[in-house]
Amino acid sequence: MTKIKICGLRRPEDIAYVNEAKPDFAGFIIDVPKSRRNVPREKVRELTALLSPEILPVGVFVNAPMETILSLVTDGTLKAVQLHGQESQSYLEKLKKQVAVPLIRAFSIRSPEDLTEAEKSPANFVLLDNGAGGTGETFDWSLLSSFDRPFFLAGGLRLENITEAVSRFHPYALDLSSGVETDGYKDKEKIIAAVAAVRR
Ligand SMILES: O=C(O)c1ccccc1N[C@@H]1O[C@H](COP(=O)(O)O)[C@@H](O)[C@H]1O
Repeated sequence: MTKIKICGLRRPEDIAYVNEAKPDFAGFIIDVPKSRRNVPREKVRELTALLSPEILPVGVFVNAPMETILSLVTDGTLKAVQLHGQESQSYLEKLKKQVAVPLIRAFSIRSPEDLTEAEKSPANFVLLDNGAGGTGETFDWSLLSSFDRPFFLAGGLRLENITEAVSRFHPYALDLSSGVETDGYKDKEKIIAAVAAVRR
């Protein structure tokens, strides 16, 4: 069954919403000041401490110093890491040797060549997105027809299109952020409805 990640949590209320909805993964945008969903690394521990143990906390990083990631993985704060910047393959391979948690590498999908790159990635999972992250926009899903490895589908997912996404592509997981917000804040009802729709 396709899993679901709710990303961009930054307030204790957001944690209460996911604890009720029970997605498989909860995502935190860590030390990305240009994102309105940014959570400073010191605050991530406070938020993940409130998270139900069956929900996996995922740290989302953009070109972060490796030490930041290592400190949050080795103390058990994060159970998976998403790289959403221009991290090189050697950065990813070095990180993979040092952590025992799954690494998710984000790819911006604009052309068939981008998917060829994603297929070759040494990451445990690839995440296919529209652009820099958190844009609320889908990419051209028709490009996915021959993609052949388990993937997180991201970018512009919302209640209106998640059923189609699951039935057409059977992704490993869906990743939602903007689509479960209202006026820039996570929306409890939308989160609960999205999780229920993926599990239906
Ligand atoms: O959400 C952000 O602000 C963000 C910032 C920097 C890197 C990644 C970010 N979010 C990722 O974007 C997709 C979902 O976006 P949306 O549903 O289209 O809003 C997801 O992978 C988030 O982890």
